Amino acid sequence: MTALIASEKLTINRPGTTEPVLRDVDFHIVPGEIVTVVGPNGSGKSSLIRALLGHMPLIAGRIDRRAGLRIGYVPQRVQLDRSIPMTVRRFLSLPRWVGGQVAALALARTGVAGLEARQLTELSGGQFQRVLLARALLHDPHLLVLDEPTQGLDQPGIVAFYQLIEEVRRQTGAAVLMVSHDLLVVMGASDRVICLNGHICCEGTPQYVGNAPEYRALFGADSKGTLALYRHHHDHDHDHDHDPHHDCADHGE
Ligand SMILES: Nc1ncnc2c1ncn2[C@@H]1O[C@H](COP(=O)(O)OP(=O)(O)OP(=O)(O)O)[C@@H](O)[C@H]1O
Repeated sequence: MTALIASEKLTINRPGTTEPVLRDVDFHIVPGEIVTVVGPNGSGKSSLIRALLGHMPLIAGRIDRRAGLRIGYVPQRVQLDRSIPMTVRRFLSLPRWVGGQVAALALARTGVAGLEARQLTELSGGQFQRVLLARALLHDPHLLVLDEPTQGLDQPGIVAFYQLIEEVRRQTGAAVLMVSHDLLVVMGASDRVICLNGHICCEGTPQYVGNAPEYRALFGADSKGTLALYRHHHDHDHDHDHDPHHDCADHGE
């Protein structure tokens, strides 16, 4: 299947330096796929996202986007002064106005129907994340890009959010590219996991990465048991499990 977005030998530097933050990254995501990027702090996850979105200069390599690709993006930090009075409805119409029905449908999709008149300051963290997701869905994206979308949520909130992501994928057919620290939960909800540490350490199905020595060296051996537990309770589509795409020639740093 043709990739929505792909990189080849992508290399980028830390802003303002000649030091590479990512090197030789080959990446792709196809329609309807859920791909999660995991990695320690500072491993270049957000930089990869920003580069794929065209927000960072490339030092080497290339990025190809499918013509006409629509992306819905939820950044890691939303520059928003929550003390400024603003309703959900108005927030959804920034920077581009959207009609009431479109806004209502997006809020319904993300499980926060009817919140239009609420002030942003009145929302819980979980509701705010769902409003951000609704905003990213407004223009019918082929690809949703979510940079640590569950920051600040409690464990049940995190699990519920990832279930919602799978539901949105099912309803809209959008592919989802996520960065996450919630390794164990998100891994169960992903078709493919990419473990990053300045380069791709390993990649493949959640089971494959959970067992990979590169992943376990970065995140500890405990992770496997908890991952198995999660999958036991949330068993779903295993079609991809027999076709792992992986590249573990490199070892984590
Ligand atoms: N605007 C910036 N100016 C200077 N250095 C930056 C900037 N943004 C990122 N970096 C550096 O680039 C490296 C990779 O950062 P990046 O945010 O991509 O990592 P990350 O894996 O997303 O980290 P985290 O898990 O902490 O969010 C880090 O060492 C960071 O300090």
